[in-house]
Amino acid sequence: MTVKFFDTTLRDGEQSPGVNLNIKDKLRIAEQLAALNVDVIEAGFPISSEGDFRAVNKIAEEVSGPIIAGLARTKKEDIDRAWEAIKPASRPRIHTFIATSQIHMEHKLRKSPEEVLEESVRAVERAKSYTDDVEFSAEDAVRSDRDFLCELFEAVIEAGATTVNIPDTVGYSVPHEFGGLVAYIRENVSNISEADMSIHCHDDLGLGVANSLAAVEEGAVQIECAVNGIGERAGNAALEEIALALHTRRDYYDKDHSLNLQEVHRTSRLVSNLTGMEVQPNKAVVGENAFAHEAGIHQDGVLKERTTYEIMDAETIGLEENKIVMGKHSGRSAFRQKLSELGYDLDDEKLNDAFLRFKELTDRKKEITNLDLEAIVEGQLVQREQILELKKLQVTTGMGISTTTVHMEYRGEKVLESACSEGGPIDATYEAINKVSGHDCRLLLFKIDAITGGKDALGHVTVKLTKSGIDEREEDVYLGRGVSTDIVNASAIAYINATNRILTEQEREGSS
Ligand SMILES: CC(=O)SCCNC(=O)CCNC(=O)[C@H](O)C(C)(C)COP(=O)(O)OP(=O)(O)OC[C@H]1O[C@@H](n2cnc3c(N)ncnc32)[C@H](O)[C@@H]1OP(=O)(O)O
Ligand SMILES: CC(C)C(=O)C(=O)O
Repeated sequence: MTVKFFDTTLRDGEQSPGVNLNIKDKLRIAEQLAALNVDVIEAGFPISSEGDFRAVNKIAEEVSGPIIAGLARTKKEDIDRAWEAIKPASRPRIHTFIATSQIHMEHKLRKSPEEVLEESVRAVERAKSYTDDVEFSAEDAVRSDRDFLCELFEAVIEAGATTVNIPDTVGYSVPHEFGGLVAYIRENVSNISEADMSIHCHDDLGLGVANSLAAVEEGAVQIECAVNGIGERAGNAALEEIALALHTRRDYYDKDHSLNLQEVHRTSRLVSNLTGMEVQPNKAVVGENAFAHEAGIHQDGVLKERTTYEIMDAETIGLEENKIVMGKHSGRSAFRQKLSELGYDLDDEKLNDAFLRFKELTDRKKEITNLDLEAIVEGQLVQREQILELKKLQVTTGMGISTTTVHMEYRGEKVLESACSEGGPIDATYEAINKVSGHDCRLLLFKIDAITGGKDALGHVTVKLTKSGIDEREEDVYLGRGVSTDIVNASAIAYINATNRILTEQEREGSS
């Protein structure tokens, strides 16, 4: 059996507090969802605003592949508006809903169950006059009277609904119970075989994915979910978690789906970037740490055989590889492997020596980068006491002259210095730092690289300095590195790092 993925990132996902997508962003996400090959894109709630209407309409015009759905209350004007928005789609769906629990009918809708049933049937009939593809949702189904729910589903299927959706609107259910509800509906709605059974689970108790999977086991064929699990309150069941559970545990679920899993990671990143909702590092499947190993025993296992500690392959979701993070829990196996990737093949004695220095550094630094590892091997790691610290940097630059003012701390004291230079803003910055440190350092090397792509690329600056007035010998060269999205900042940090090494050494010499 095949399960269908109904993605509601652009509708319920956009209901996340603080999220507001413009038409361009919605279109980009819809195109990416099409690349992911979801079965249905719920593009929005067209009656809710002119902007949402236009976004749904644009998606219906431009995105091909998936069914394009628009949400509507059971009100006539909602259904008409939804149809206006989605009608350019090659496969348009109207998704109409009304609440069926006593608590919602009585307090929110102020309608009797009979009125709700009548209104549901009327809405489905109206939607059906526009399109063959009509979905009906019984909002708050989990807290609804089961027999009323069955009666209502039977009536809307009779009226032409092709999908009936069972939402856990408030994320109240637990897996065994929710699976039981799906089974109950399957067994007690006489015409259920004429419609797809769908589910829509919220994550208030962190059970959205578990409930969705329990429903699949009981015959739900459509899963409503959102990328990164975003949505109203605690969000919706996360698309990528359900997808990877079905893929990884195919032996258990035995279900097919049409998703292109290679697009999972890209889709997650895009949704996170455009909604501004960060993905927590330990989030299943798409979190930064989902394929990262820091513990030495795990790293050793993974390097010998990946499946010792990985149940999924990073490549499945479109990542290049898993990640070995060098930190205080790492062991020699991973250390050796990392150095070898960086081009260092050390004998056992040197490796042990470097490993000790690496462990020493991990007590001071959470994550050890490749640059740190290089510095360890090159024997250039010095105790990095921050004698000089940059607090603020202000640069004015124009044709022919640049001026820099640095606000720094020198041994805990606030210092402010300025310098001008005809050699550009970096030269002026270095002059100002020299004034603070009292060292007229000589710049032997200045190298700048972009270490990430795009507008927010990080500039990575490497400098080598020597104290003025001495010959340049290997042991008198001090390395400094700096990373920032601002290249003058990165240049200043690198220079200050190298200067700190000079000052630290000077102090050691003075005290010995
Ligand atoms: C569980 C869900 O996620 S459902 C989707 C929730 N999403 C949203 O609400 C986002 C978009 N919503 C909106 O932009 C607005 O709420 C609108 C445009 C839909 C309605 O705005 P307003 O007309 O100002 O109504 P308001 O939001 O204050 O109240 C909702 C009204 O719809 C009624 N209503 C709620 N659900 C339904 C329904 N499914 N069918 C019919 N009527 C409904 C309520 O009873 C209430 O009616 P009342 O004003 O007569 O008391
Ligand atoms: C409209 C329905 C499906 C919904 O979002 C919910 O009940 O949570």
